[in-house]
Amino acid sequence: MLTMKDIVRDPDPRLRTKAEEVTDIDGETVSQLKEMREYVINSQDAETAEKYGLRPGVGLAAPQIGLNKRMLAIYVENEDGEAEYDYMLINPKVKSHSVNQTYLPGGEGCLSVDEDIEGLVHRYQRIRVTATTTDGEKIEIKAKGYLAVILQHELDHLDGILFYDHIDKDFPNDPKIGAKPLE
Ligand SMILES: O=C(O)C[C@@H](Cc1ccccc1)[C@H](O)SCc1ccccc1
Ligand code: NI
Repeated sequence: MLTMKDIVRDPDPRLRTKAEEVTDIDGETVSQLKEMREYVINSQDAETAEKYGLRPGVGLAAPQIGLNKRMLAIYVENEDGEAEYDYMLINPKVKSHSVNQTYLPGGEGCLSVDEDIEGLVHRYQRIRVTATTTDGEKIEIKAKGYLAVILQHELDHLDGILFYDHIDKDFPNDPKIGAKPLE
């Protein structure tokens, strides 16, 4: 299973690299992506997270475990403990997005960034993403709200972008005009 020792930390240059498209969805790629999903699920289980010292995450992108592949995993449960968002995406691509922006009022964090960095990270309110699944199926996701934020955070990792790159250096806590907080 993946643990924190497998998570690449800023300023490792692998986090600043544009990841390569996956050209062959072979067994190794599928098992790597399943391991990434398993990390995210384990990290949200209090007992497992404590036992193995896992920082909680709702998503993980391949460059964060040192893999130069355009793939990511997202897992979020609802209050009943059932999967609300459960995705393993290969070669995801943003096809369109809203003009309007949103942000998490408390800012963002990242498993690959050990320090807490204050400031608002503005994201698009809605995005439309296409991707390939582990069984080679092409899917389209129309995301809004929290899923849209998580997706954009993970998609940024595939392009070597970290959340704090988006924070305004002069006015880090000022919402942009027209941006809506994600409650
Ligand atoms: O490092 C990662 O990519 C996982 C990120 C994902 C993320 C951060 C901010 C906003 C959206 C997604 C974090 O580890 S997630 C941290 C976290 C854990 C539990 C609940 C919410 C956020
Ligand atoms: Ni991150």
